[in-house]
Amino acid sequence: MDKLIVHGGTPIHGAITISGSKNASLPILAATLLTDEDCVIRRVPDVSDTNYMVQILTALGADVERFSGTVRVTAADISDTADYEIVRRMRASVCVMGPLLARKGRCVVALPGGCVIGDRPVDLHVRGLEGLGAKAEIEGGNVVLSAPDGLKGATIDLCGPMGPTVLGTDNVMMAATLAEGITTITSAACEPEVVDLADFLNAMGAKIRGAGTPVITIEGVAKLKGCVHNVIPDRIEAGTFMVAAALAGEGVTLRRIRHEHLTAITQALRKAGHQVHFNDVGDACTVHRGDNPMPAEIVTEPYPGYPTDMQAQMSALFATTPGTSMVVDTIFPQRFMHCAELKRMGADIQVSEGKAVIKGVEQLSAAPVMASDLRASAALVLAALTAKGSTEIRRLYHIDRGYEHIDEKLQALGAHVERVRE
Ligand SMILES: CC(=O)N[C@H]1[C@@H](OP(=O)(O)OP(=O)(O)OC[C@H]2O[C@@H](n3ccc(=O)[nH]c3=O)[C@H](O)[C@@H]2O)O[C@H](CO)[C@@H](O)[C@@H]1O
Ligand SMILES: C=C(OP(=O)(O)O)C(=O)O
Repeated sequence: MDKLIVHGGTPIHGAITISGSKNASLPILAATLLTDEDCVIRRVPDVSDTNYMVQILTALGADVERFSGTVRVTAADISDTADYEIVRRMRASVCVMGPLLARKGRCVVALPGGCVIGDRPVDLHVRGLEGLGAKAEIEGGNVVLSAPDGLKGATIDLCGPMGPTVLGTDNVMMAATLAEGITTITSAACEPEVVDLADFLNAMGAKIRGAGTPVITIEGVAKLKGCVHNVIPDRIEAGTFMVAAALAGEGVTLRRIRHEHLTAITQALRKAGHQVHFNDVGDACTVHRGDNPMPAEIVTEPYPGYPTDMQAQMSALFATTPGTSMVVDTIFPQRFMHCAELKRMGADIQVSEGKAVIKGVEQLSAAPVMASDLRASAALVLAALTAKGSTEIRRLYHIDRGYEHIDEKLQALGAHVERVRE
């Protein structure tokens, strides 16, 4: 199992290129199951989650080739069953449900387990697919969906207790592309990854309007075709490096970003006293640590609000920002596992009921720490960049789920970081 050793205290500077989005790639890869023709997807990040999705597609019978960021999928003859062995390692495997149901008229998909960031039910996914006419049963830990006479367009509201659902919107949108008639999704998630999936589906011949707004309309078509698609840049990877620059940066430039996807993160960093400058076309930005960092408050919200996937990283920044900052997670109120590890590095954080109150200390000190989930591990890496001494971050497989070559990118910026294979 790999661990990362971060020798703190070296300023970072220079330029790196942001990879394609993990969270856009996963549903797009699943959507290739909707056609028997060739799909070519470019800028798929080389991270373990996209590798799992490739394994899932292969286990379902698709022919998949992967070469330097490009994945070619031909799902000519596929099975309708994704069992627990295949899906258990990644929650996002739930997004094969919509495509399999639409293509095969039936699917059996193992329910994903719980998750350290909180309870993650799929009731809205199932309710949405039932709204399109599927019958659903839970049998032996699997969701069994069937629609022998095909799916029928309908109006589906996807608002849950915590607001819209991203992968739930993806699942219903994918299934509705091959349903008879018109589907209207209300309370749809507006995340850029949903828009990228809709762009991919439209390139396959789907008729989707309104993606990126709370109301998405899908006119069903009889068949989808193959296409070529470039995945959008990963706004969470970009945000993570923006925070790294605010912590330890003497001018860090991020290339191949989309400035419009980074508004909430940029506002939060500027409020905390750091400088963010975009180039004229908005595909690169440079971040400098401010001379007078200030405490701030962030509240996670569905897009375009501040993303929950950037909450842990900002907590790491606030850990050494003078004054008292506050972080509230309204989407995953239990997503504060990183705080216990940051406290082991000397942070002053009180967590209660979905909220962390963080009193900035002058400097953190290195400690052996344990990554608990993807973004928590990113937060520990960030905290270690300015901590006194060498921090060992264990269970690196969490970070490898979603950050492409993070050690190499940090090294390219001058950080003293080493991956140790045990
Ligand atoms: C692979 C991927 O893209 N993952 C992202 C996606 O996860 P994912 O799509 O799984 O997250 P959701 O948007 O569905 O979750 C939002 C909220 O709705 C609740 N909920 C969700 C589904 C459901 O059927 N019932 C229900 O109650 C969840 O528990 C949570 O409180 O969006 C999350 C919220 O931006 C991000 O943190 C994840 O990184
Ligand atoms: C929580 C995340 O991913 P997943 O939904 O796949 O767990 C994430 O990308 O931060």
